[in-house]
Amino acid sequence: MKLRELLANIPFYKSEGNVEHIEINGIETDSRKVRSGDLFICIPGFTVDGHDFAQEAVRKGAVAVIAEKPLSVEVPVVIVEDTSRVLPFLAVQFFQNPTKNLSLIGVTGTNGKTTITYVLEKIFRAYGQKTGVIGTIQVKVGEDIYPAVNTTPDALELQRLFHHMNREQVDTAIMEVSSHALDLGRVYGCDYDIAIFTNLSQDHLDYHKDMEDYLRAKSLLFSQLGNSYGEGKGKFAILNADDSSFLLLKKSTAQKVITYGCEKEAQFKADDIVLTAAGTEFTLQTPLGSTKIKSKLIGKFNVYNMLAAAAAAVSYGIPLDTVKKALAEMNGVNGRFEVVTTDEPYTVIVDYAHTPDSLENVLKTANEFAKGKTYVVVGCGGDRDRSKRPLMANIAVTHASHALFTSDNPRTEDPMAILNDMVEGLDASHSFEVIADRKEAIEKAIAYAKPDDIIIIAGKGHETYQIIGHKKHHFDDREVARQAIQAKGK
Ligand SMILES: CC(=O)N[C@H]1[C@@H](OP(=O)(O)OP(=O)(O)OC[C@H]2O[C@@H](n3ccc(=O)[nH]c3=O)[C@H](O)[C@@H]2O)O[C@H](CO)[C@@H](O)[C@@H]1O[C@H](C)C(=O)N[C@@H](C)C(=O)N[C@H](CCC(=O)O)C(=O)O
Ligand SMILES: Nc1ncnc2c1ncn2[C@@H]1O[C@H](COP(=O)(O)OP(=O)(O)OP(=O)(O)O)[C@@H](O)[C@H]1O
Ligand SMILES: N[C@H](CCC[C@H](N)C(=O)O)C(=O)O
Ligand SMILES: [Mg+2]
Repeated sequence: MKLRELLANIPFYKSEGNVEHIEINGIETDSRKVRSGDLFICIPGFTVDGHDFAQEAVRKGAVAVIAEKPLSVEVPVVIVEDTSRVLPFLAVQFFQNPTKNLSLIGVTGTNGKTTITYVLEKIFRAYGQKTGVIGTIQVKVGEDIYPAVNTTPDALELQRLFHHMNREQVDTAIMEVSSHALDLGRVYGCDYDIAIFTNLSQDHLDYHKDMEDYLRAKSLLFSQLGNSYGEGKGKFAILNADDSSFLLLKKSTAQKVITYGCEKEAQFKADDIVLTAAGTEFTLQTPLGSTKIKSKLIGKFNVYNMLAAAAAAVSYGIPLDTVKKALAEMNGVNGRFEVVTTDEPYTVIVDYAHTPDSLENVLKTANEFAKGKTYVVVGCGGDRDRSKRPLMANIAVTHASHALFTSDNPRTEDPMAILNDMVEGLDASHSFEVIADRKEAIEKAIAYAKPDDIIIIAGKGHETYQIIGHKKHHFDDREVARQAIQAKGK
């Protein structure tokens, strides 16, 4: 593609050097990945400044550079005010506006995004479609799996992925949209057909100034949901009527609002909910009639996740019967309320709860079925929201018989400093202990287990690593738990 065609979308740029006849083979923002013929875009990051890598990019074959200031490199430099804002325009144009050829579903909210994307994958596949899924655990294009660095990739990676999905003839792409992504403009240029909101509770206050700022970021998905009416596919905002953010989000979109919930009035509602240790049953009320849902997903929070997915699928035009069948066949999601024990007299569950709200939900769910004691092994991530640490510890001691506080990706922080933040509000009246070594904490919890007890190992779910400093070390809660279960014997 000619660089000049790419630049046609960019207002008031200046160029140093002649860009008229430059042919671009690809776009790159990371000098380490540059190939001959690429256009290199310098992004000032949180850690380093991409401008400092322009020379390296040119050495590797970049034929032009987009920057925010003049640079002494041997290829033309196009100067724009804000390279991060220009990046999505260039990526969308270079990859030929790939989301126009896809049905695109975005899921945002504090908890439940990953779960809903996998429930939707199941339903859309049952409807006969080829799907793509982008999120925390991995990226999936049909049956092909790719690793994920972020829950929502940056604009360039994202458009590249959608382009790949176009080539693979994917019908519907289902993606998690994190608040970071919305705030940083990673999803500018994505033409969403359906936007889903799960819920809002505290997380990421290391990044967002306060809860209002966090919600404002989340609301961008709904204001981005197209402004034109009528042509082709309908556009829908699927909102949780029971969540306190409902009214603000409703005002954020010009599109049709579809509601779901269990308490307040909603178009997709769950009645007669029966929660058991084996799954969930409820009557799904919809504007098209009602049906009985049976699912292996456990806990009331998963009723919300299924309602959100069902509301999206039915609004899209998928028959209720297909939704019902897919929900019945859906197994759990990797690392979400995943039962590790087989026929032991006690139960060990690995779950990804890493926010106060999700931890409370998971412990309350366990307590509903526990005939014995409930133990929780939990930590808080380093270099992340510090204010959630005492809240999570307090929830742990309130809802579990005994808590074992441990490490969860300490990153560049001292594990003991994180643990001290967690337990600062607790005293001897609370039943807890601090064991910084996660393996030791899991082993100890399993050693405690008596028949009918439940052990929740929270925070890491599908993760197969422990991040210490900047390094990832192999660590899998399920592996460690299985070994401890085996060592304990029957
Ligand atoms: C705070 C944040 O969002 N950081 C993201 C950001 O990294 P950064 O700003 O530090 O980048 P940087 O290292 O300073 O690099 C700046 C530029 O220089 C370039 N560079 C750098 C080095 C080099 O040798 N050559 C080079 O060209 C880089 O490619 C980049 O273009 O850009 C990177 C590339 O897109 C992201 O991977 C990275 O996410 C990091 C890993 C991260 O931890 N992000 C978290 C906070 C996050 O985004 N989380 C959300 C939500 C998770 C949830 O659901 O709970 C998510 O969507 O994942
Ligand atoms: N609807 C929900 N409401 C509250 N908690 C939930 C809900 N769904 C799942 N959870 C809890 O939150 C944890 C994370 O769920 P999930 O991975 O689906 O959320 P997520 O929004 O993708 O999280 P992340 O922000 O890390 O990407 C689960 O392991 C469970 O404990
Ligand atoms: N995407 C989230 C996941 C947190 C998972 C937990 N294990 C942690 O490291 O805090 C984050 O990076 O904040
Ligand atoms: Mg997720």
